[in-house]
Amino acid sequence: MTNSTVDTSNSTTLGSTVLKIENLTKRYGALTVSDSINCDLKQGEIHTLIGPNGAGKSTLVGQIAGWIKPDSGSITLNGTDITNMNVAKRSRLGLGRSFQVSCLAMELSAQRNVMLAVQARQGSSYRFWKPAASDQSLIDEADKILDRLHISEFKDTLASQLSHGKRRELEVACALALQPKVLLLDEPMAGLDPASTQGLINFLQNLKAEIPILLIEHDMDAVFQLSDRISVLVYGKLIFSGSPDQIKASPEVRKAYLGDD
Ligand SMILES: Nc1ncnc2c1ncn2[C@@H]1O[C@H](COP(=O)(O)OP(=O)(O)OP(=O)(O)O)[C@@H](O)[C@H]1O
Repeated sequence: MTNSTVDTSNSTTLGSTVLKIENLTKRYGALTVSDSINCDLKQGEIHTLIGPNGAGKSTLVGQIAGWIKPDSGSITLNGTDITNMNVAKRSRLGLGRSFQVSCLAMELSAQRNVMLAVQARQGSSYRFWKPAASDQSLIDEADKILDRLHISEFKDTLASQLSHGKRRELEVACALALQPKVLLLDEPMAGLDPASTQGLINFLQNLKAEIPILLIEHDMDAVFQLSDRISVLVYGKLIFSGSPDQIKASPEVRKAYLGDD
């Protein structure tokens, strides 16, 4: 398949479509960074975008998240056209994310960071007269999420004092605190040691039944372990989409990305 219309008919049986990207195009001057991209995310799956540096993965996810405006095409979340919505509105509709650039409050503890995210989700319904630090329901929910990610022991550690890897896990915890319907994860394994990587892989494998995940990841062992579908982006075009086995067997993908040896 040499154009950017992707055949997903061979993938494992998946649920309904939650996120749909149609003919998405983005140019920077003469450079087409997203070239009429069609892809989707279905309930229950992890769909991973791979591609060489500069292929346009982050730009595509930026358009889905809402901070990069596409030139044309559309993005639909659970049937709602979100193409022209701002980041906050998309987030309220259930688009959760964790990105390469940290959004953590570095001067606050891990627990307080997650509490802030829970509070943000609660929005105007939050009981604003009660100081957040003493709100037991916020503390309990934050602790539960930290526990799920196996980082409870770091709950009192300032984000600035966490290792890079633990910070990545905390970012995922903050994303989960928003109770998203879809999760966009940009290189969550970056900087993790092997044990933490395997821990996060196990966690995401369990999470996907609850929250489908669109993942960008360079760690190919993690990609092959985790993904139900993999789409390959090269020079802004989706050149192939399929199961891990189909990706491994594709001469086109091996030539363009995986290497032929
Ligand atoms: N604001 C911008 N203005 C001009 N060119 C840009 C801009 N943002 C990204 N690009 C270019 O778009 C292309 C795609 O970049 P992008 O960061 O999306 O790639 P990527 O696949 O995520 O790369 P990496 O794996 O290195 O993160 C690159 O050539 C990059 O230089």
